[in-house]
Amino acid sequence: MMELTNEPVLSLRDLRMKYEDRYVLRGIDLDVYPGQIIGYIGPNGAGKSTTVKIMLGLVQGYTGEVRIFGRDIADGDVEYKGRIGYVPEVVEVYDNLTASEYLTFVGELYGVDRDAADYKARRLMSMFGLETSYHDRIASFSKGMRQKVLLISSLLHNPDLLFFDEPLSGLDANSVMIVKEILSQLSAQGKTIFYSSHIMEVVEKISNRIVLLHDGQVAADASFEELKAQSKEGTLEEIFNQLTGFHEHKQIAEQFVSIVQEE
Ligand SMILES: Nc1ncnc2c1ncn2[C@@H]1O[C@H](COP(=O)(O)OP(=O)(O)OP(=O)(O)O)[C@@H](O)[C@H]1O
Repeated sequence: MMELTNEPVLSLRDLRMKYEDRYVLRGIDLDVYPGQIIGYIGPNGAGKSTTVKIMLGLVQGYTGEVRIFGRDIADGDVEYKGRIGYVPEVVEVYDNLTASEYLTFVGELYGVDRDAADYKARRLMSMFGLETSYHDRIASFSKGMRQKVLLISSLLHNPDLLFFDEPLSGLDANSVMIVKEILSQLSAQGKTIFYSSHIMEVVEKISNRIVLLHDGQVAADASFEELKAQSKEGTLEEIFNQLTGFHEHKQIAEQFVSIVQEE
């Protein structure tokens, strides 16, 4: 278990990023502490994936500072990546591999011994009711089964910092309950979770801190209870719409349907 300290696991200082001439991140400051589950939300194009990709060391050309586990990631030492788990939203899992081959491969990439990775992956698959599919090709898996394989692959090396993009996508109601509980128990163990999703009902329940990105800036950073107290709105979905200045869903839907119905 990770030692609980007051040092941030992750801190961003005046993070800015532009593509061509357009700024997509316009000065982000954020300190994230061990055990926090950050619900990282914002409209399409707000810059969420860009921030996450920068933290994973996948995108260069930013300005400002990114510190993970206390070190500036620009210092060239990629050791920090070994303590990170990542579940991207869309992923080309190696369709031709079996779950067993894929998971032991990923485990080895993260430095887990082959037999240990295989033993752990097999037991984690069985926790999700997938023991009989362990030696089947991923090509034959449903969306939810793939999602479970991805979740397992991100956790094999017992990382301290997790980045999840829509981790519940495709999961049935029972599996959603299990995964939510897993996240909450990981956080209780001091693991830090950065959780991006567009499903506000889930973010509202899972996160103990919500960071709303709008136009490349942090538009809100508080617990759901604090956000609720600050605004007159009841649900996170309503707070989200209020903070992003969006009130036209009815009119847009009406116009959309009327265009659909044009003869
Ligand atoms: N490689 C790139 N080159 C040029 N523009 C890019 C690139 N990647 C992202 N962008 C632009 O940066 C902006 C932010 O994109 P980003 O993917 O970070 O948003 P997001 O908040 O993750 O959106 P979504 O909710 O749709 O996933 C968008 O306007 C996008 O078009």
